This record gives sequence, structure tokens and C-alpha cells, in this order.
Amino acid sequence: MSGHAIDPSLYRDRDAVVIRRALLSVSDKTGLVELATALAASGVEMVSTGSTAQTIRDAGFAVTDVSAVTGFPESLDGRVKTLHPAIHAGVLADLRLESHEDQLRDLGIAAFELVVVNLYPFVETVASGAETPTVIENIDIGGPALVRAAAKNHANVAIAVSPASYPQIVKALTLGGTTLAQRQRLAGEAFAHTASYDTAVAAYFAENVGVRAEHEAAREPVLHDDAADFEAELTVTAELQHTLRYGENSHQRAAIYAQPGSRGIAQAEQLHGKEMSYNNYVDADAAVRAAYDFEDPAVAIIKHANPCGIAVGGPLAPDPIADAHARAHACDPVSAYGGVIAANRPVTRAMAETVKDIFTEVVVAPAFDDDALEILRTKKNIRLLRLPEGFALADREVKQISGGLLLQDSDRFTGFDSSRWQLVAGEEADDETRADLEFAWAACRSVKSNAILLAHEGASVGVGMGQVNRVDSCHLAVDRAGERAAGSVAASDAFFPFADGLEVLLEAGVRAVVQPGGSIRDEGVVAAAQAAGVTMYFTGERHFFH
Ligand SMILES: NC(=O)c1ncn([C@@H]2O[C@H](COP(=O)(O)O)[C@@H](O)[C@H]2O)c1NC=O
Repeated sequence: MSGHAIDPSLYRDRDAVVIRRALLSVSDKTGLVELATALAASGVEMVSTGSTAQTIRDAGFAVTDVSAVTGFPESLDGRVKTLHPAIHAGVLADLRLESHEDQLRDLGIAAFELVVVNLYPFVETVASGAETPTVIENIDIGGPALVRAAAKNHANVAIAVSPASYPQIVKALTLGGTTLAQRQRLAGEAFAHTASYDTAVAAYFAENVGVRAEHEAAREPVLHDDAADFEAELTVTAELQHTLRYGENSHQRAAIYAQPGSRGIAQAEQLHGKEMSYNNYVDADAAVRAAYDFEDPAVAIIKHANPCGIAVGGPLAPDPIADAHARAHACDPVSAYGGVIAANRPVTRAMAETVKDIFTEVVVAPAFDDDALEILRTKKNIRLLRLPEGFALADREVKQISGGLLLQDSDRFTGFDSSRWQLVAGEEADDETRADLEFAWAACRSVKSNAILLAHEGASVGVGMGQVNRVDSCHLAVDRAGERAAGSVAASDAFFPFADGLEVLLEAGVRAVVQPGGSIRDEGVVAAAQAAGVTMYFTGERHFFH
């Protein structure tokens, strides 16, 4: 492989660059007139495309059309405007080199010292639900080419990709030019911007075109062994929202980034309270993940990414979401202190009345009734987050490991369809028990492995989480449930490797159990349930969560 080699001794020194000629081509016209005013006042020649030129002209300033420079009309519905040597040579000429200066002169092309470009609104177009042809038309080609050209040539050209950079350009006009350090910084921003833009385009193709899109449409799981299902190169783009006070601990720096076009916790609106912390975001994410596993009104209360209570509202309760909260809280009121609460329905006045008396870090919900908001706003320390319209859990999950990333489909919950479960011990569950088993199975998905969850009447009553063996999780669940263990049902996120864990549950009086099955010692486990006269179902599906 051979690259281009340049003898650095040929470079002439260039730090401050006086702006004499600027190229402007922007979709977002924010701040354009103010910038043009300053450029005109400094005698800068402005060259511009279609509606950008029109805006500048309408404001009363002289502007040269790109087509006058190229001698070629803007054509093909704007697909070809600035893509021309008369423009690109002016942007790319490295005037530190005498040879480039000579060539420009021979070609009769003038150099630019400033390029101001922002791109077609691709992400916004996708988010608007536009049809594919419109989305494709909003892939900017000439813009990124200009941005990258100017950024490459930062030794000579300043590139502004956002109105946020205009004030420093205006300032440079009065200070005798842009500095090299400034142009280098702008160039870095510019390359990050085009990279993130192309990542959004690539993500659109991955999601809407090809194998994955076909699987999505058919609601089929993507085959696990087919490399064609995964992009050859994975790029993740996210925009800095703001820095956080600190990370998981106070000595760790942290920031939150949002993925363009997503509708998740990162896009939630904070309606009240102190700034969200790093741990608040982690727990709020776990909380909505848990609450949104249910179609019925549901509440999850999370601490350290684990539920200390999950419940659905009773079907006859006058205020189902308040009922769900009260029953989720009752699971483990001690641990719920300082918890993060997620509701999958608007928070009502009745729920707010209860929450206000419990020390709570965050409440996250799709909405808050006005009177609920009024009540909760009296609590200085509580943070209230409203989920964005169309809130959706991510389809895929990325986990960082040293030196790489792990990518998987999200664990979409499918367990409500208990008709596929296999009865392996005891009698077929009656409707009430079956409903409790379905609830327990769904709820235990949100508990870190090894997970054991005891439930009664649509509410968790004891949760054993995050233990390195299943017996300890069983003990924990039973201890937390206390007297409530007797007559409850249990769910286990993965099979019981031995009967010992199950025996802990049986001794505590659990009356029915749901678990994936699949251990080589299933026989012994089933026999223990059988001997105790306890109903046991195999789901054939595991829900590890780490
Ligand atoms: N085709 C080209 O040569 C071209 N040159 C610049 N653009 C984009 O056109 C937009 C501005 O166009 P207008 O000034 O007509 O509104 C900018 O977003 C710029 O990134 C182009 N459009 C897209 O590919």
C-alpha cells in the first residue's frame, strides 16, 4: 500500500488565516443572517447554494451563486451543486505549498478560507416517518464532501458545521483571522459530525433494508449463527447531552450521550428535581425495562438495577397504577427506600399521594396527571421523568468488554403465552395460579441472575437476585417473603441444577413453580416437586440477565 507523501520542508508557515472568501451551504438557516452580516461587514466574498444564497440576498447582502463559480447549473434536484472542481479545488488547495498556489492561479480558481455547511436533516426525516424515497433524498452527499475537504485542509480553511460555531468565526473576523488551533478543533468536530451522520445512514439501512429488516417484519428471531445478520462494521453514534456530576462513584467523570432518532430514557424529559445522576439513569432504565414487560398497568421499584418490588394493578382496583405501586412497595419496603420507580401508565393523584411519603430518587412514567405533578413537585429531592412519546425499548443491546463490544438482540419477553409451557409435576394450575405464574415468570426477567421471584396475586412478595448459586437466591427470596412465601408461586430465570434450591422453596410452602427446565438432573428436580404435590411448569426458555 502506498499513501501520499509530502516533504514537510516545503510547507510555508500558516497560523492565522484571514477570511477573504467563504462558502456557505446550510440546511439549517439558524444564525445564518447574523453570520452573513458579520462576513459582509468584514468585506468577505460569500459564495452560496440555492436557498442559502436566497436567504443571504433577502437579508440585503451580495452573494455569488455557486453556479456562477462552476459554470454549471445546480441540477438533479440538488444532487449536484457544489460537487465541482472549481469549488473543491478552492477548498482543498494547500496554500502552504507554493505549487498549489501556482496551480490555483493557472486554473483561475480562488481559494476559500471559510466553509460553512450543515447537512440535510437525515435523522429528522427518518424520525418524521417519511417514506423511503424521501429518506434517501435526504442523504447529503455534496455537504459531507465539502465538510471533509475543508476539515482535511484545516491548515488553510476553517470549517463550521453547526450554528454553535458561528460566534467564534465572527470573533475571528475581528481578531485578524482564525488560528491553527481553532481550525484543528473545528476540523475534529467536522469529522466527528460526518462520521455520526454516516452512522445514522448505515443504521437506517441495517434496520430498514436487508436480512435484519426482513426478520423484524416477520417478528422472527434473527438466526444466531448467521454472520450475514450482523453488520461487518458496527458504528455507534451518540450526541453529548451534557456532563454528569460524576459517574458510578464520585471520582469517576461521566456524561450522557443520546442516540439520534431514539426514544428512550436518554430522550426523557425531566419535569422536576435535581439533576439526574449516572446511577439514576442506570436504575431508571432498568425500571422501565421491568415495568414495560407488562401490558397491564405495572410498577417496578429498582435499587442498584434490581427490583425490590414489581406488581401489576388489580383488575378491580379503582386506580390500577396506584394499586400496582402500593403492592410493589409492599414487597420490600425497607429496600424501596431511595428507589427508582417506573410506571407503565400515567402517574395518578392516588399514586403520587403514596409516593410523596416515601423517600424516592426518581419516578419515571409516560405521563403525570396534573394533580399528581403538583403533589410530587412539593418534594424537592424527587426527580420526575416523562418518557418521550412513542417510548420503545431498544431492539438490540451493546455491552462493552475490554477491546470490543458484545451485541445481542434484546430479550424480548414472550412468556405470557403459557399455553406453550409444559406441565411436568402436580396438577394443572387453576386460572388464578396460572395468572400468578405468568406474572412471576415475566417479573423474574428483570431480576439479575441467579433470579428467584416469589409472587402472589400479581405482585412480587420475595426476590432473590444476583447470587452466584441458585440455592442462595432461593433462601434470599424466601427470607424476604417471610410468611408470604407460604401459598406463593415461584419463578426461576434458569433451570434448577439440583433439587436443593427447589427444596428451600417447597419447605417455605411455595405451591407452584415455573422454570425453563433443561438440566441433566431435571428428573430429580421434578420428582421433588411431585413428592411435595407442587405444580411445576417448564417454559423451555431461559431469561438470564447480567
Ligand atoms: N449536491 C451538492 O453538491 C451539495 N452541495 C451542498 N449540499 C447541501 O445542500 C444544502 C444547502 O442547500 P440550499 O442552500 O439549496 O438549501 C446543505 O445542507 C448542503 O450540505 C449538497 N447537496 C447534497 O448532496
